[in-house]
Amino acid sequence: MTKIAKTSPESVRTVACIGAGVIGGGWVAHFLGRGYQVVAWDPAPDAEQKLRSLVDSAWPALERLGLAEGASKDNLTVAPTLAEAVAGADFVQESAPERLDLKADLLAEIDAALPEGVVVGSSTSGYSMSEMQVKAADPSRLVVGHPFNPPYLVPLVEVVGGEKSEQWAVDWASEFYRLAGKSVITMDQELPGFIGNRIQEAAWREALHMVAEGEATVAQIDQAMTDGPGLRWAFHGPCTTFHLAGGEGGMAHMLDHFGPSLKAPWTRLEAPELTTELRDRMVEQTDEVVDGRSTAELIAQRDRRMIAIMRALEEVEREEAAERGEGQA
Ligand SMILES: NC(=O)C1=CN([C@@H]2O[C@H](COP(=O)(O)OP(=O)(O)OC[C@H]3O[C@@H](n4cnc5c(N)ncnc54)[C@H](O)[C@@H]3O)[C@@H](O)[C@H]2O)C=CC1
Ligand SMILES: C[N+](C)(C)CC(=O)CC(=O)[O-]
Repeated sequence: MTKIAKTSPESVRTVACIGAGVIGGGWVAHFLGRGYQVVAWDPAPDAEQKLRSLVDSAWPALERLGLAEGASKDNLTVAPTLAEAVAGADFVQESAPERLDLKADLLAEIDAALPEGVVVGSSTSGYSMSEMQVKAADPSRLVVGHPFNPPYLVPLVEVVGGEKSEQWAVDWASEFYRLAGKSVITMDQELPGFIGNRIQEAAWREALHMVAEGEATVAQIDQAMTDGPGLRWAFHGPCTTFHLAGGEGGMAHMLDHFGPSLKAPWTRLEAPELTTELRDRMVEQTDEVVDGRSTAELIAQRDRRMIAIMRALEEVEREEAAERGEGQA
């Protein structure tokens, strides 16, 4: 039976954050900065003190980004019990430790204490909601809302339901996160690691291969990313970046030119077969992303944005050096 949401995403006033560590605390800071009332709960004895100090340290960044009207650290309440934390919530963000048994029990407990029609988003990094919602009496309102660290700065949230989630809950959560200032990807199907983690875990696996084999150091790997592809990925992503690697021939030329190197020993991962279908799909989807922008236009955009990021990083490094009393950097 399709349930009715207790409130519209636009009318949300109070968000409950369950689990207040690195990610739960980051969510608390984000929601406070966007002007919501936040009620947090975490079973650790020192949780409140740690949470308030995380919010204090995040606040200057939130002020620089621009606080929503009415945003205040005073809008945070730490509840003594889970049931009290969720009783008046219009939305719940679960950020407990990444253990399947714990998540399944906790989501069932949240569901049992929560008013009908209130959606719950889980911060899980990789479990599917189908695995986690098995113990809940009403699994229809449980969805994944996977953030990136820190949630008060990195915009992306990946939203996906499980087998027993209902579409209204997925749509409701997607709209709520969007209104709360996030960049939302609503996924049509469950995928281990979602999209962002699947991509970065591939890079991570290669980094670990190289360190394990003594082929590269951690410093070299980090430098290779921050001074190389990482700069471009901040605005073009890996597909548009490689579209430009094909010059005027774009993605089609790049795949025809460099496709065979997928079989070269550059990676310890199994490379997919570069079938005609895969080639054509890549070209077609890249064309959609490029959306008619010319190579010259994309290059100009790439160069301006890359310089902007480099200047911004330099400015921050100068500020940090000055704060350390090192004068002109
Ligand atoms: N650390 C990261 O970079 C990211 C983590 N995540 C996800 O966020 C979730 C939380 O991870 P972190 O914040 O990194 O872990 P964390 O260890 O920093 O925080 C977990 C918090 O949950 C509390 N907790 C323990 N048992 C609990 C229970 N039964 N109910 C409620 N809270 C409980 C702990 O006291 C702790 O404060 C995980 O699902 C993780 O996969 C998602 C994106 C990034
Ligand atoms: C390390 N991690 C798998 C928990 C990372 C994430 O899930 C997302 C992120 O912040 O990179």
